[in-house]
Amino acid sequence: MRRKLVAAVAQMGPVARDETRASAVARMCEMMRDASGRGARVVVFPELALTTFFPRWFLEGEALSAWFETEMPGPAVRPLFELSQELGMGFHLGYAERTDAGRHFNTAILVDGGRLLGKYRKVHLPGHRDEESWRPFQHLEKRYFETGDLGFPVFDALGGKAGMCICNDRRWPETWRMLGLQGAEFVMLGYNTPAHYPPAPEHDHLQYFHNELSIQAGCYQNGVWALAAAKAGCEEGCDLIGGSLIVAPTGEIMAKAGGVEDEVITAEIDLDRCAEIRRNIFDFALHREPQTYGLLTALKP
Ligand SMILES: CSCC[C@@H](NC(N)=O)C(=O)O
Repeated sequence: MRRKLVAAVAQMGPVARDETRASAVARMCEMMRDASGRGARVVVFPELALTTFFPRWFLEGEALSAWFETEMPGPAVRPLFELSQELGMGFHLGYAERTDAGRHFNTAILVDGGRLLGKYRKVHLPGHRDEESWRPFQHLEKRYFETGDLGFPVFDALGGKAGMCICNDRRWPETWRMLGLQGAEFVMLGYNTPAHYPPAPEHDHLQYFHNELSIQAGCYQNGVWALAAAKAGCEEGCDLIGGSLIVAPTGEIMAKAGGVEDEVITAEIDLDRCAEIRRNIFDFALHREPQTYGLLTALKP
């Protein structure tokens, strides 16, 4: 019997700076119910879904620490876990994590039936460390987060093998290959991608294209499904792209969000389709030549 399930991606419209976590969670609960009503077994929410994308501002002290979660779930997020248990549904959620030891990560978790199954901490942190006042908005992920220290773990979940990555990670072939090599069958990811990229504005018109190009290539070259959720729309004056996607292991787009508001998309995903790619053109055991790839892991080329 083939391993099929309906998967949902819940794109979110903007989260305002003064919107409470409780309000964002209420929006997510509504979309989880919607997804469940359409037969979905899992729903993917965006990167830093509980709050506005705060790395766009230079912040210090309490003004910065207020954006981080110190427990998961805290009181505001608990309704999401309870609904997951009630509906027998899985979800992927991105948030800013502060550990007990005071370390900071851009994190995503996978929860099923109200139970935490897995955690990932973003590896590829884009942007810059110091304030760059010439920018219309900052991108201070390099200042606010440490490089993820969990590698690219793969989890047994939903009858298959699940991987996660976060936003900028999706642009790096190494992310997908690390997950593919471990047999991931579906990759969940969220993103906050500004339509305007201040260092190279000549690429602004390519933002949607590069999103699709990266995800479709990652899926095809590794024989995995992708469930990709945007936080979209005009958030505190910064336009974020939408275009949330469900992509098949062949690289084909199976569902795509049309707007930049809260929107649920679904598709039936057949995990056994990964083998169409992995037993053929990308049969890793047969065709990879890792003895020639040393440069990929050398610290300096
Ligand atoms: C400033 S780099 C471009 C924006 C980046 N966003 C995130 N959140 O990683 C992305 O890769 O989409």
